[in-house]
This record gives sequence, C-alpha cells and structure tokens, in this order.
Amino acid sequence: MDAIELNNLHVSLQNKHVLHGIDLIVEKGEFMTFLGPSGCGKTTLLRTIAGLHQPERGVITIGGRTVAEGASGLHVEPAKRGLSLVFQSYALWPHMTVFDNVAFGLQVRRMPKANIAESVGAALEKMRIPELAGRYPGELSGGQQQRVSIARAIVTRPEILLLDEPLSNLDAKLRVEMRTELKRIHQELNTTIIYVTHDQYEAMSLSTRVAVFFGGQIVQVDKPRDLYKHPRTLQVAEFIGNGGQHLNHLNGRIVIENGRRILKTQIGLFPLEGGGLLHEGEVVLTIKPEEIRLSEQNSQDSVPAVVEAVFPAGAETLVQLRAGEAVLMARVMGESDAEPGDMCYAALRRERLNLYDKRTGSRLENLVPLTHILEDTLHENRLSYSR
Ligand SMILES: Nc1ncnc2c1ncn2[C@@H]1O[C@H](COP(=O)(O)OP(=O)(O)OP(=O)(O)O)[C@@H](O)[C@H]1O
Repeated sequence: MDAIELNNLHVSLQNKHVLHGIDLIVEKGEFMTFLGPSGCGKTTLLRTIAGLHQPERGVITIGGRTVAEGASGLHVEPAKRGLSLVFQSYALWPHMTVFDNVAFGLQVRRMPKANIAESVGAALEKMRIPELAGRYPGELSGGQQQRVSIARAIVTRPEILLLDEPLSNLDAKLRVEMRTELKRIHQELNTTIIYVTHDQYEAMSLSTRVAVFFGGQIVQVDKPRDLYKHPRTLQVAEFIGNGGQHLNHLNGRIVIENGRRILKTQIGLFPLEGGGLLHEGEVVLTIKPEEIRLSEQNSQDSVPAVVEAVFPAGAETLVQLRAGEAVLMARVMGESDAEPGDMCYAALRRERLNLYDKRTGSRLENLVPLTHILEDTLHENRLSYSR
C-alpha cells in the first residue's frame, strides 16, 4: 500500500494561493525529498500532509485512509495521522531534560513508565546520544539538539517521518555527519521519510526519489540519478547539480534538410534520431561540464577545441574551451595538464546531452540520443550557423 497519496491538492494561506494542484504518490519505505528554491511551497506541502494546513481542494490519503478532503472539509487532526514532524528549529522544550523532551509524546499516550524509559533509551541509543539524557537543551550543541529532536520524532515509532530542513542550522561539518546519520536511520527503521530541502546535494545523496518544486507545483519526480541525467525542463536543469553553475547552454535550431532533421549549433551539426518536435524550431542544448572529456584524439563524438583558461579547484579542474563560436566549460577530475592555447578535442557523451524546446523550456525527450556529429559539415556549419 502507498504510504501517502496526494490528489490535486490546492492550498491557500491568508488568501494567497500557494500550492496549485499537487499530485504525488509516496511509497512505503521511500525517502522522498521535496527540493526547490525558497518560497516554492515545499514547507507548505509538508505541513499540509502533517495536518497543520487544510487544503481547499484535493485529497490526502495516508496508509489508505483519507485524512483530508477539501470538498467535504474532512480533517483528521495531526496527532492521529501516524506521523512525526521534525522542524528546522528543533523546537525542544528548554525547561525539560533531553530524556523528558523525548519521553513527552509517550507520556501523553499514557505509556507505562518502565516502557517509556526503555523506548527513550532505545531512541537516544539510535541517535547515538544516550549520555545526554540528563542535560537541558541549552547545554547542547546545534547538532546534538537536532539529534534529540529526531530521537523525539522516532520514539513513537511513526509510520512516516516528516523532516523540514533539519540540517539547515548546522555548520558544514555537522551537516555531513547528520546526513550520514539520516541515511542510516532510514535504513534501520525502514520508515517512510519526506524531507524538505533547497540543497541539491542533500537531495541527491539521501533520497530514493526527489520531487522538484517551482512556483507551487511539482515539475518533476524522479530517482536522483534520472533527475541528474535528464532534467525535464530547462529550469530544473539549471537548478540541479551545482545550482546549474557552469552548465553549458548552446542555442540551436532544428532544421529539416532532405527529409532529415538536423540540429545546428555553434559547435557543430547533429543529425537527430527519434520523434518529437516535427517542425523546425529554436532549441537549447545543455551539456554538463563533467560530461565533456578532453582528448588529443579525434573521434565520432568530439569537436575540435582550444583551451582558453584553466581553473584548478583542488579535487577538480575547470577547463574553459572555445569550440567553434561557443565557449564550453569542462570539469576534469583532479589536476589537468591543459594550458591556455592547447588544441584538443572535446568528446561529448551523446546519451547525456539534453535538448529543450526554447519556447516552452520542455525537454524534447524523444529526440535523444543524438547520432554522431557530421564532421565534414563542421566547417560549413560554422559559416552557416546563424540565430
Ligand atoms: N502562514 C502564511 N501565510 C501566508 N503566506 C505564507 C504563509 N506561509 C508561507 N507563505 C507563503 O507561501 C509561499 C510558500 O512558502 P513555503 O514556506 O511553503 O516555501 P518553501 O519552499 O518551503 O520555502 P523555504 O525553503 O524558504 O522554506 C511563500 O510565498 C510564502 O511567502
């Protein structure tokens, strides 16, 4: 059974229409991340699932049970939805010890004292902080407080754990540490997790699937690697992976010549395979810097290039190339011995190129993979390409 099903959810807050028709199925045991820029509605959706907001339209089903319905006004209260919510701000009670903070939810449920002690002990153990039981929140570091807030959320053994940017108040080192902990907790508890973040790295490294939000809508739901390989829109492509930093964009045009569709770009001509966009039109070709390989050898998939600049950055080196009329950024692992002025070939991974309709920003899914570049037309192309 699916853990959560959202059907055509619309949510307004103080007369502001924040969520515009959300459809989503979260499967049992998933680690689903809501990813998107600030203000796109991720937290609002999380809180609506938790029962802190009521949708004006649409239906929320948790474990097969309808817990909210806009049309009828049905609203199951948060405590009866079988889920726990962890806030960015930890929200611990300062006047209570760690033990009492974690025990609170069990005391409310009138669990016998001995069982409470056992459950709290197990939750603190799971978060690797049993020695902190007697301390007050004010005596803890940010990372320790966040561990306590997660212990408090898992102590009731919820079916579903909702985490709202739980790592955003932690410093970089603690974030890495807690990310590892969250992955472990998910594997050990096998709980369904919904996680809100605007950090692509967190989303990619933790999730089984990622839902990408823009402007109150979900624009793509995919496994991290599929999202990375084939963002569905240009907007998503720019947001994913380094926030789109250095993503190479090439303007191009699809033309039909002798019954064949040809993509004309500043770096060459590409014959196209597949369906989609049957007419001629303006497109954008995106190439990730890590998918350009520098080579001394020419090949079917490479274009001649000149090194313009080299930017060593420790674990990787960015190499700026000029290919035809275009500037391309390539990312090379480790050090590179390339030097400005070097002639080389930029080999492209064809299956990783993405083509987008320039007008709508949508990916032309059926037009990839591209077949090899027509080398004999490169020269002609440079002369004839015009936007
Ligand atoms: N209580 C509220 N009343 C009115 N508008 C609100 C309220 N809460 C959020 N909003 C608005 O709803 C929109 C979505 O906010 P939300 O907090 O869900 O975004 P988010 O994607 O989680 O952003 P962030 O990453 O900054 O937390 C924003 O434009 C915000 O200003």
